[in-house]
Amino acid sequence: MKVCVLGAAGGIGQALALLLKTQLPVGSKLSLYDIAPVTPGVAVDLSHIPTDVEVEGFAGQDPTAALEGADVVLISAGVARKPGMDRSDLFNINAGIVRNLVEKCAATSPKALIGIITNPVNTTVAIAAEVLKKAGVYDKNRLFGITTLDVLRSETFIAEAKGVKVADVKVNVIGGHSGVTILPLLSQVEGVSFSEEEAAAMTKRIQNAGTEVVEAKAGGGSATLSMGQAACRFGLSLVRGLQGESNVIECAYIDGGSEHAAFFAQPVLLGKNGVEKVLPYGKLSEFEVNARDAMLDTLKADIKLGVDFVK
Ligand SMILES: NC(=O)C1=CN([C@@H]2O[C@H](COP(=O)(O)OP(=O)(O)OC[C@H]3O[C@@H](n4cnc5c(N)ncnc54)[C@H](O)[C@@H]3O)[C@@H](O)[C@H]2O)C=CC1
Ligand SMILES: O=C([O-])CC(=O)C(=O)O
Repeated sequence: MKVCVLGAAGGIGQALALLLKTQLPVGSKLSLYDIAPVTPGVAVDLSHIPTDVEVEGFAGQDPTAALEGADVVLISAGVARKPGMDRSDLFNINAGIVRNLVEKCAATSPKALIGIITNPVNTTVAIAAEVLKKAGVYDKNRLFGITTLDVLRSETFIAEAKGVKVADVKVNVIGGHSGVTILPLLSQVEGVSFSEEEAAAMTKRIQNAGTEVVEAKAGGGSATLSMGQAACRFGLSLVRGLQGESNVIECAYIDGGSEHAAFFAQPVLLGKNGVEKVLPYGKLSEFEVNARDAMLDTLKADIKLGVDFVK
């Protein structure tokens, strides 16, 4: 199994690469690419960790060598937010970066499962889909926006607020990955209950958690370590699915035939071809129905921006 990280010298990329080096199955290959010249050095550094995962690093303008034979490609290349910015403010720079990198994926590793981390995810995933369509290699089951950090945050904050074990908290987060498009389904969490006020406050905290980190880092970037963990969890789930493990389920932002929007985050069963089955997200509370319906104009506009960028 070969996993490739594009943007591997960055804050997320290095954390993710470290976690993958220590957690990928024995015999895997980890391929790191970034425009930053330090990237081969990051690979050498990681290669001294005694695990049976081979690491290679590539720098420069062309990711082709890194992508050869990749089964999974995780993309975190691009710029991150500073205080006062919205994720959509990253569009001008990151749209072109994602387009160019996905063009290379289409040419070199067209069958790879692609996970997009680069923001604004609601839009960059639509860009990736259009690029793959143009190249004639689009398979909706192989493209994912990684929204796992919203799930991790929900698990953490709910456990803290309700005094339960974090390992026992399971929660689906649907919609997209910014502001009001992030919708944790708190009403479905087993063993805990939320009053209407508590649900509204917890939902807001989860929606604003990215900004919480951006402000705390005070100009030094956005979430990198928690995102490294989130992307590792998601990447390992993709690998487990590819290896034929059963019952591998994650929420992800996908082109899954949703009635709500062309791309929508919801639980999916992962398998040998990526998305094996799009799973229903279950019954919503009235608060959640209203929040879901209220997000759709924003989500659809975010998606349209991406489609128009490529067309
Ligand atoms: N999906 C999610 O939940 C989250 C997404 N993000 C997003 O992830 C992205 C990366 O964040 P960080 O790692 O903190 O940023 P960073 O600035 O630390 O790293 C980005 C890396 O991308 C590289 N890069 C830039 N252009 C490139 C290109 N054309 N090809 C290859 N590499 C290129 C840079 O050299 C740098 O090493 C941002 O867009 C951020 O908003 C951040 C947190 C959570
Ligand atoms: O907020 C940001 O800019 C980074 C991000 O997507 C997150 O932390 O969820």
